[in-house]
Amino acid sequence: MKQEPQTTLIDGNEVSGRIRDTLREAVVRLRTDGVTPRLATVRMGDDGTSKTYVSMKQRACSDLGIQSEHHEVDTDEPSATLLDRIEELNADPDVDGIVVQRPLPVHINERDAFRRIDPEKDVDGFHPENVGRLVTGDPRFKPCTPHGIQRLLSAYDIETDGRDAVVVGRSNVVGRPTANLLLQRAPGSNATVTVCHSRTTDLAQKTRGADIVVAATGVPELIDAEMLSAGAVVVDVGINRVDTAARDEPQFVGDVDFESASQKARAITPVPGGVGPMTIAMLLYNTVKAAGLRADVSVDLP
Ligand SMILES: Nc1nc(=O)c2c([nH]1)NC[C@@H]1CN(c3ccc(C(=O)N[C@@H](CCC(=O)O)C(=O)O)cc3)C=[N+]21
Repeated sequence: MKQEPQTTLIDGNEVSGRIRDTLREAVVRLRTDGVTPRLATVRMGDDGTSKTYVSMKQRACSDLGIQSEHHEVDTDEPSATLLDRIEELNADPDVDGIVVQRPLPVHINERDAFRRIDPEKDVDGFHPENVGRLVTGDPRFKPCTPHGIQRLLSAYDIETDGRDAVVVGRSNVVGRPTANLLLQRAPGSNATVTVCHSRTTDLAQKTRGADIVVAATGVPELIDAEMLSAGAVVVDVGINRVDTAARDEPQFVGDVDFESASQKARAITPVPGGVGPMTIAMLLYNTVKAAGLRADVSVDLP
């Protein structure tokens, strides 16, 4: 098989860069009004990559003129310590957005942690109030990865209205909110959405019927060309670490077999350089939005 010349590589670095440029201007205007957005990140546990993601978020903030602060909670602490820390950040008038980085240690109930965040500072969009608002068509903070996916599609003029979208994966952080977002009665949404998961009887039959496939399963290279119709749009949310003996640095593969899928797709996101950078851009977006809402100052968001 040779690569179809018309296959578009969806460039998340470029699209997220443009969004960040617009946000930078919004931050300048907010600061002129005396409002400086501030993001607080909280991390607990031994997960090595989550440290990397937190520092990427900090760097992205400072690049935009957004203030940030980071809190480490010892892995062995009881959940009360984490919940108290969240309460302190809720009460801190300088903090606009709070991110409790996942994954949390096994003895911590993630649900309890997300529920403790002030919904007006919940820039991940994980609090049940914000989930409920999204599901009922009145979103406050759209979850970052789903929102990023929606922005990528619109940046490449990929029509969603009336199209068949198949979301593979039903997690609370990606699969479900992506399905909800694509289902909204709104521009950039209005898709006919099917959500598939590990118990789906015939996954390939579902994905073959899709105009847009969003892969968010955590199974490396699960989706290949055989599972796609010619001309499908493929969005790969997977970040699966593969340890190769040959290299010191970790390598990442998506939930899509890029090699084969890119020969059949009309457009496809790479890993890295696809959805990942969009997640951070939309976190910045929500932080700027949160600051504007809390200060009751209107902001022009991209
Ligand atoms: N409460 C919470 N909110 C999150 O949003 C959250 C989280 N927990 N836990 C971990 C995941 C993961 N995540 C990523 C963000 C950016 C990239 C990203 O920018 N990736 C680059 C590569 C970055 C690199 O490693 O150099 C890319 O795909 O091109 C990836 C993954 C946010 N997460």
